[in-house]
Amino acid sequence: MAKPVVYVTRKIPDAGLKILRQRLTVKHWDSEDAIPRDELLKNVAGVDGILCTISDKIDKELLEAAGSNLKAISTMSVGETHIDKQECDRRLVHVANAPEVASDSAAEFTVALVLLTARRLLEGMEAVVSGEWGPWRPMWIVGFEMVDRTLGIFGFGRVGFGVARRLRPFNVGKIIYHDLFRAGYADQVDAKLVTFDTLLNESDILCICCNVTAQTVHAFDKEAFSKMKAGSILVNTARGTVINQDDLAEALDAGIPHAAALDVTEPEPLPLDHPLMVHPRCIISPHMGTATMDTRINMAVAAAKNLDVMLLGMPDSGENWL
Ligand SMILES: O=CC(=O)O
Repeated sequence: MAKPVVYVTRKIPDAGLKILRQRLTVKHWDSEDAIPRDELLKNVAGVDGILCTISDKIDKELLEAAGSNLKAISTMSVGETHIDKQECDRRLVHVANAPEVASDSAAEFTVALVLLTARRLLEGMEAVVSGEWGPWRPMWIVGFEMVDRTLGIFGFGRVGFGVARRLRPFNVGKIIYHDLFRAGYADQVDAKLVTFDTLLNESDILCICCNVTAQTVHAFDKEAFSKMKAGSILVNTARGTVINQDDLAEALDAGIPHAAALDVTEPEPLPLDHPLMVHPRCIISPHMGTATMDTRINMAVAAAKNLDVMLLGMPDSGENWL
């Protein structure tokens, strides 16, 4: 029987390709850069499966271009907002993401942004380079410590929990979270479920770690910012759409929240002249929350296994493989 054909839309770690090549015929866009849309539409014609990344829009047009052989889409990401899942369902195309393997790097990076922002590290480093660094001054670029602060987490899944677990030993005073569900593991870090308003009112450090859903899109808007605490910092490593960015720029101008760190924006990249890009109390990183070599390899392996299993079922070699 001919092997199913899959299309990989980007250069991915070899470990993932090696898995795919065991039982599948692999066609590949072997480049660090995203495949141009017209090439993608051409190259997926007739394939059985696609391994994609968050920058490939998997919509009706693409599914049509792939044609009726297509049975599975595996994304090398946690997020799935680039995939029209309804359209996939309608065509009986299976979809899988790779959520487990990226949580540690995302949580670690969120903590890095929290510390960077609370301790104003970038300002200090910029002052060194610009020659502003003079004799030691006690009140120059003072930030705040985690000790006794209230850490708030919006979306208490793997990443939110990971942030709480990592910051607990910094002796934060209290951990509160808002989610649709009470998370059983919240007890492990002594985190308390609160309403959205309480999260906004009480958090000194507010980390956005949620999925994108109808409830979370633009959850952080003018009204939400008006309820945040003076001196608080806001960190978003989830998705840009959770924040209304124009409202955030205005809120930062008005002083609450005091500062923000965003690893995700809408769109990405954010135009250089966007008010948040030039705001002195907003740090923006280029969507690198899961960018570690370990995680990239694990994501490629997970995405490759997902695609293989969706197309062919579990291999005979069985349990040791997954
Ligand atoms: O943002 C990264 C991902 O969704 O994996």
